[in-house]
Amino acid sequence: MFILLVLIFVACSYWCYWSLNSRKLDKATEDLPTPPAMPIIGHAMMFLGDPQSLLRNIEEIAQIAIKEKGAVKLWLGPKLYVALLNPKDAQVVLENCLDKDGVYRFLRPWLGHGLFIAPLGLWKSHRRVLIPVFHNKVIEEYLEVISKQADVLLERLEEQSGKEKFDVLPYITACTLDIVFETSMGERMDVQHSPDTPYLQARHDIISIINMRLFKVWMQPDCIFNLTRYAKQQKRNIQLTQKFTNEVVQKRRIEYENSKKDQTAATSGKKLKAVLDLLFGREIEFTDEQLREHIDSITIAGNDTTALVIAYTMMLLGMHQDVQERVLKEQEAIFGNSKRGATKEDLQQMHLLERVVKESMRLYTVIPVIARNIDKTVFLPDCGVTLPSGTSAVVGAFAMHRSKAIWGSDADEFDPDRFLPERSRDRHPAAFMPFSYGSRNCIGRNFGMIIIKSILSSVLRTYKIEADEIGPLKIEMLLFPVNGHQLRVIKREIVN
Ligand code: HEM
Repeated sequence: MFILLVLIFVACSYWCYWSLNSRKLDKATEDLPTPPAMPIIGHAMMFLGDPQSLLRNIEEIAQIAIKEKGAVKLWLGPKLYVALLNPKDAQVVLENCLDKDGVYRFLRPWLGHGLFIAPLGLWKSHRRVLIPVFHNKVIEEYLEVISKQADVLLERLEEQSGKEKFDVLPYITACTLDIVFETSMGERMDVQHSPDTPYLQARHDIISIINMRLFKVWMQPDCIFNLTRYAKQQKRNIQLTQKFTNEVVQKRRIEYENSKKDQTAATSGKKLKAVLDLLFGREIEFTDEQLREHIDSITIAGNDTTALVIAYTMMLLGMHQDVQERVLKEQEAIFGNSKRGATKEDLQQMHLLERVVKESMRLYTVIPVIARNIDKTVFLPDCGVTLPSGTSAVVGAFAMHRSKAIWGSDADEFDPDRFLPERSRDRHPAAFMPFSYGSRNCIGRNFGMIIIKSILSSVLRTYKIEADEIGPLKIEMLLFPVNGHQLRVIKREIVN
């Protein structure tokens, strides 16, 4: 009886605290519009259901924001989220609040304190050490790896040449996996030839379970999730992937220690230095566990994103033959008939291809929302509201990229030339943020662009692409077309 009374007392105290706090946050943001909500759960129902309805609901929320102040408030149970669509407001949040929102916690058992979800204090010092590793001078060294893997991709696409439409994403994903693994860990995985390894299967299973937790709200509390078979499956798979990365880290550490002892071997060796190799002997002596967490974070954050951008761009070029012809002319001006891989000088000349990729990332923003914990009070100049600490902000990059107020009445059209310097000059710098914005933006953005442009350059010089439409979309952490990236490839004739 006593225990029951204590429990009731604790529950009532929590309830009082929660409703007082909620009222305070509600009052502070009373000027913001909000869709009709249900008692206790608030707007949580809008985020349940299948990935397609989730995207529809997000679009509905964006419409409310566009009609009002460019911002909407939403209650997910006791948590207040403010969705932002104005570049100026997004800029304030992304420059000032660098802590990731709690929604990323499902990645914690896998990525620990790796850069992608690192808590703020740790993130600041680790990011400083990692930045030089992604410097252009370093990543340009990886062009040879990219070009070799692009050649394998071209060979693999041959089996589809001249045939019916097929989903190109698995081909591209295998290629980007090979590139990201070799450049980050120094290990050749050869996924393009042998895609069914236990390691890859484990990675795939973990991503599916995390995705499921995001959309099945009853699976979110750890105390419930841990009772399900998915928790065991996730643990098993995480152990398998971590064992793999741990072994690579240990191997590289031994190599690093040996090279310290034998300086002549270290300086004479011509071996390509992977990201992992460059993380030894820095200002921070990373532990093996920290190295594993960073490398796993980099391979997770860098692979599917890059593959999706390539696949969407191929679709758009397949649907817009006139633009594909222009891009091909640009490629011919750089390479003539040569099928060699792109150098950094070649990449610098691909101005039209770069605009095409940007326009593809605008229309199909593969990370469609960015969520931050508001850990200090911030004033949002466009919607005129002060966000109190304790709330969360969600920047709707996908919706912002399609806003007619920013991009004009043809915002839904594919027009790469909107990224010409003279047409971009008056645009707010935060109006286009496929790589997020501010100091916690994507650390691999230049590397991503190098991979994307090199692969597209190789594919377009070898194959003509045809596609009809991208069709409906869905969100599964990233943005996917419901029906896949269906296109045809036809080998180009070599004209001498
Ligand atoms: C076109 C390809 C890419 C896109 C669209 C992209 C997009 C993004 C975005 C939007 C974020 C911020 C996510 C958030 O705050 O929720 C991010 C972070 C990150 N990305 Fe990328 N990314 C791409 C390629 C890459 C590549 C190639 C790498 C590395 C090989 C990489 C590594 C990372 C890492 C480590 C972070 C966390 C940064 C931090 O918190 O300091 N990304 N990326």
